[in-house]
Amino acid sequence: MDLKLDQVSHHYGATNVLDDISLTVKKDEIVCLIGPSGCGKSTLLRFIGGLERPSSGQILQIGEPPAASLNPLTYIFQDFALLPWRTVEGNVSLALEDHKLPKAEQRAIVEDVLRRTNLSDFAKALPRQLSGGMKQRVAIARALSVRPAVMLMDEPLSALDSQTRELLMDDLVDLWTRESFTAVYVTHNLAEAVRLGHRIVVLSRRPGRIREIVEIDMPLAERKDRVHELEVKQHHLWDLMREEARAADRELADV
Ligand SMILES: Nc1ncnc2c1ncn2[C@@H]1O[C@H](COP(=O)(O)OP(=O)(O)OP(=O)(O)O)[C@@H](O)[C@H]1O
Repeated sequence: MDLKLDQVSHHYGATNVLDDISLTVKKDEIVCLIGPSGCGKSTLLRFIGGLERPSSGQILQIGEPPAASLNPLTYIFQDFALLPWRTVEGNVSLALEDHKLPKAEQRAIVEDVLRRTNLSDFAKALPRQLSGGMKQRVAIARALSVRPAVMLMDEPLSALDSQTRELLMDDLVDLWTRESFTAVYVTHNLAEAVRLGHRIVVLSRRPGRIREIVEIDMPLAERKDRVHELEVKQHHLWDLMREEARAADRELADV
């Protein structure tokens, strides 16, 4: 399933937040959204997920979600959102409980996503026993369990320290390489965007408009070993964003 954003604009009261966003997210592609604070990245993700509606424009789902998809659009947040009293497998199966699947099928799905996220040995652990990185792996497993058409990832690694973030990026690349998925991935972190994004959409300061879409034509699995080539892309992104980020920073400081 592809997503097509067609001239999406939005205002909250007198504040224009997004202006004329048109964009296609193709199946099996990771599209990163970057831009200065407050430019509307999370708002756009909420529109894509159907949590809110834009003031104008539309978001179309083109084609069918994967066979047996239980939830075509699934979020992953930075704060993991795990239930502390449920084990790892209990947190993952939570996403399936509304769907009235036969018990054996539910168990098979949980086992499969725990294996894909390297969590099988931690199935019985409670969230408080896990590091931040492991908690986010659980959230990723839970999102995968509903076989989403598109994962909506809102700064999923930003609560993690830099080494853990590196490990999780490797995991996401492995996951995608073994079985590709489609994602819209909001991040402030340009290194993350160039490691994970097939295309990177650079938004301007509020109201967010598309300034440029940077394509990275390098297989995800090769990127870890080709950091120098990626640095050129990263510098280009920062050149696009620097002045806007500075202006956004000053604007927030004035509030
Ligand atoms: N429900 C709301 N009501 C009013 N204003 C809102 C609402 N949600 C967001 N905003 C405003 O819309 C603008 C865009 O917010 P949003 O959180 O989408 O930006 P962002 O790019 O994700 O920011 P950040 O990078 O800091 O997370 C901000 O000025 C924010 O204050």
